[in-house]
Amino acid sequence: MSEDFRQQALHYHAYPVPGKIAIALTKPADTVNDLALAYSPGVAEPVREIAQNADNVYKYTGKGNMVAVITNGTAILGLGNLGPLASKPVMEGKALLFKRFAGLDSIDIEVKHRTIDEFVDTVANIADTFGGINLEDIKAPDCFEIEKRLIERCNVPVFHDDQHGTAIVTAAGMLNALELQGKQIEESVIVCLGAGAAAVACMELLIKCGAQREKIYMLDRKGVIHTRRDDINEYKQLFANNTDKRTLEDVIEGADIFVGVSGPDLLPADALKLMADKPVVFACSNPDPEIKPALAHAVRDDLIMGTGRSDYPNQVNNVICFPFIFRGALDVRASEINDEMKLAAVEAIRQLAKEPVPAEVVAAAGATSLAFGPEYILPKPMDPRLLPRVARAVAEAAVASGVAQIELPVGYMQG
Ligand SMILES: NC(=O)C1=CN([C@@H]2O[C@H](COP(=O)(O)OP(=O)(O)OC[C@H]3O[C@@H](n4cnc5c(N)ncnc54)[C@H](OP(=O)(O)O)[C@@H]3O)[C@@H](O)[C@H]2O)C=CC1
Ligand SMILES: CC(=O)C(=O)O
Ligand SMILES: [Mg+2]
Repeated sequence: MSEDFRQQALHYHAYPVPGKIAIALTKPADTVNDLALAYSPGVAEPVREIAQNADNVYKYTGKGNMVAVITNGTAILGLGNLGPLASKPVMEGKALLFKRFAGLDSIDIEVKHRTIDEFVDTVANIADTFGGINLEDIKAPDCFEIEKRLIERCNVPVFHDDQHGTAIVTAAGMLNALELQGKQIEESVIVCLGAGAAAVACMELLIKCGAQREKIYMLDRKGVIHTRRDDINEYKQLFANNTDKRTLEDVIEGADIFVGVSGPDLLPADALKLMADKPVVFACSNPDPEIKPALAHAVRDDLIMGTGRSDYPNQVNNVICFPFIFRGALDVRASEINDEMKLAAVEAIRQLAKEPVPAEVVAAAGATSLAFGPEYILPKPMDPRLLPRVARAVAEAAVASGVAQIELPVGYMQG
């Protein structure tokens, strides 16, 4: 990152007011009458209504349009465990994206805690305030237990974005990239560098899309995860490969796919050279990918490359999912975000990339043209069609799979 860009980023966050989000009022509050309605005595009426019937909270408060972005700051992007306070700009960023792309109000909550129990209790005890809970940047393996326990305890959908948002976008982009490369996911050999939240969820969803578990090689800091290792947790165990291969170089030779969800500059150019013809390389670590696109393209001219960043083609980033999946889930009051809803999101995102791109999206992307191909495998986050397409597909899947608590509103997200 250049010094000039660093200063621009700091200035953006500091001025004209510190931070990226604020609270806005939705009702007039100017006159005595307004205040009598908004506060005492008028506020007592919706209180009584909600006390009589909890569903009325959706009628009289902002709960149904509000998502909490909750973290403990243990895996902030690829920057590591820098604690809850340092994670606040990222969490405000997620809130900004919820509002900008899906009209959802969102507040960031950074939790200091000693034990997993303490974190789970904290979140479970405040969950009813919100329409949904977006967990963010919580390191593995804690994130898996935290999410599971919160899903059990909360009455609103709980979704760990780094797991499922990333997996949905990765799967959509991967299926499109493989189609362009003329490959089948069922036959593809996959190398996944990283064995944490994003890695485990991405690989599980790719398997649901047809990938073969035995063709996946997952690596952590100690190398390939294989069946003779006795130092791997139960989540890595699911990807223990019965192989004699031990290093990245061993497994990447002849591989069709590389998914990086680990850290910066961890894929050497010489390793990339070993991949099969027409590989797909998603270097998703933020802010710095596992290999820089310029280096990757210099080494091979037959690859399709994606990164997590906004400033390169093919942004493989959960921003293309989480605002829209929550919109659909909240609009039918889904009790959970299940596999049917996730797969519906994959398909809706994937298909949108194949349609002509509106001129205003091309302009906002700073491109001269965008059309389905090696440099455009996923829709741009600012594509206004993402909201109706993904939210509708997700809401319909929630209704069809029996987790919606209200029907799809008439004429919902047509267009
Ligand atoms: N583009 C996107 O949308 C997203 C990108 N990401 C990126 O993915 C990365 C991981 O995030 P997340 O899964 O949430 O974090 P976790 O902390 O849950 O997992 C990090 C994983 O990376 C592995 N890792 C770290 N350094 C190395 C290394 N030198 N060699 C091999 N493996 C390594 C860790 O290995 P070990 O288990 O041995 O500690 C661990 O398995 C981050 O860079 C993040 O920015 C995450 C979510 C979304
Ligand atoms: C994009 C994102 O959520 C991450 O890198 O952690
Ligand atoms: Mg994240």
